[in-house]
Amino acid sequence: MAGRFISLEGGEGVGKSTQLAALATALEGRGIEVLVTREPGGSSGAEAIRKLLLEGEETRWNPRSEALLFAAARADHVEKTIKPALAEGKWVLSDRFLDSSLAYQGEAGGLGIEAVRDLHRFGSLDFLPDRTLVLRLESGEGALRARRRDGEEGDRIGSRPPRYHAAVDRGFRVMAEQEPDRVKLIDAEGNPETVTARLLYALGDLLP
Ligand SMILES: Nc1ncnc2c1ncn2[C@@H]1O[C@H](COP(=O)(O)OP(=O)(O)OP(=O)(O)O)[C@@H](O)[C@H]1O
Ligand SMILES: Cc1cn([C@H]2C[C@H](O)[C@@H](COP(=O)(O)O)O2)c(=O)[nH]c1=O
Repeated sequence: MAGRFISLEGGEGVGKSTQLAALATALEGRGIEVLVTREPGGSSGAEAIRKLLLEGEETRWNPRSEALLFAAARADHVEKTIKPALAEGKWVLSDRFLDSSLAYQGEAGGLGIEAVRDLHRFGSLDFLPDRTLVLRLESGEGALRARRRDGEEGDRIGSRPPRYHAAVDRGFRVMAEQEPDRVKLIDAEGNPETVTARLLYALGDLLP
């Protein structure tokens, strides 16, 4: 059976980790071998870069160095983790991938979506998911869920102001408009089981 690469995307606290676990269970129930991974991270080099990116002061990196670090982490993740698993016929489910960089660093960070896509063309030869599912909640709802989970302890990027996160959401919507076959917006309101059913529906044409 051919492997598939699926990324789960969205702003802070929209339920990506919860849904990744539920989706993995649902796919395994259909006899599919699944590898769950995340970004930034997913390989030992990329996990080291994750700490550099998410810990420390806001001023630790400027927007360009931040985008380069994400692209470098992704290149390692693709080569060491994602491609080998796909070659073994597994479905790879990633908690965030390229579209996070396009939305956060490209749209919200002001670098532009094309500039960030160019880094991906260089770093990962423009390797793309078979499907990208973007979980969406009404403005502020994800942040509320994240705050209930973490208190005030956001990471370097999560704790940016609401206008930054509104621009992130706009970036994801732009991606869905630009690549409607790959990128699907999914309503993340409702109980977790309902959201999982929406995700499975959006993968319907890829399922064996
Ligand atoms: N459908 C849901 N309804 C209500 N609460 C939910 C739902 N799904 C997840 N949650 C809760 O919301 C919080 C955030 O969920 P989760 O950690 O899955 O989001 P996330 O998108 O992975 O967050 P982050 O972007 O911070 O990594 C958790 O406390 C989780 O239990
Ligand atoms: C992949 C990727 C991530 N980010 C940001 C988004 C979040 O604020 C953090 C990751 O934290 P999570 O709890 O694991 O979701 O990093 C980004 O800005 N750009 C990216 O490419």
